[in-house]
Amino acid sequence: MAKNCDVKLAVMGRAGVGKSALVVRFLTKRFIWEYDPTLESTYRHQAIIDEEPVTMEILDTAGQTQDDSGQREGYVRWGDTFLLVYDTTDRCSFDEIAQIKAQIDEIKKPQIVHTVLLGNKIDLDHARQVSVEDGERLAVELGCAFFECSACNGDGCISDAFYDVCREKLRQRAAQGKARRRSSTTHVKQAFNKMLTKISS
Ligand SMILES: Nc1nc2c(ncn2[C@@H]2O[C@H](COP(=O)(O)OP(=O)(O)OP(=O)(O)O)[C@@H](O)[C@H]2O)c(=O)[nH]1
Repeated sequence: MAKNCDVKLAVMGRAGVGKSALVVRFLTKRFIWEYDPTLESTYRHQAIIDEEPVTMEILDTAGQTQDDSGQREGYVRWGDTFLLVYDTTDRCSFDEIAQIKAQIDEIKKPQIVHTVLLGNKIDLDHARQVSVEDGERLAVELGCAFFECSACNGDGCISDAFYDVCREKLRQRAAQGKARRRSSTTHVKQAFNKMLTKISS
């Protein structure tokens, strides 16, 4: 079996968008109505993604406001993939996403960072403030995948969103592994050619 791959996934977004509810729904398939506002919690989850064993470390971050950018910086340094969550009934939470993504890119550059955009609380359709099209447009701007869901009733693609962001990381590792193998094969070939040249001269 392939070597286990560790992925550190940070779930980011404004306070109250449903980060804890989503993590709990993903891990337990249940919904709990009230949580203490998160300080921060980390979970480990073993998964098989595209036949690869993966250990996901999931950080349920404390909801950030624009004034908490120092705290957010710590989360960004910790994570290597990011789930960017907004509440489809809270326009401000959606408007903050671009700023969070910009901060991630700034801190992680020149690395290419894998993110997924996730709109939560679609069960509250009567209170919707962010349309599906708005979400799709932002995802195109940010260059990431987009999902909508409800942690409350389990509608939408919660597991897909969590796995998708890890899948990208796996692809990147596989590509790096291939590049390393190619470069060591090249070294062996070069050494062999050198030897042949010496013998024949
Ligand atoms: N109707 C509905 N309510 C939700 C959903 N997800 C979360 N909630 C509710 O929204 C509130 C906030 O959810 P949390 O999971 O604590 O949100 P959070 O983003 O972790 O908040 P912080 O820990 O403060 O950052 C709670 O009352 C949840 O019950 C959802 O999909 N639908």
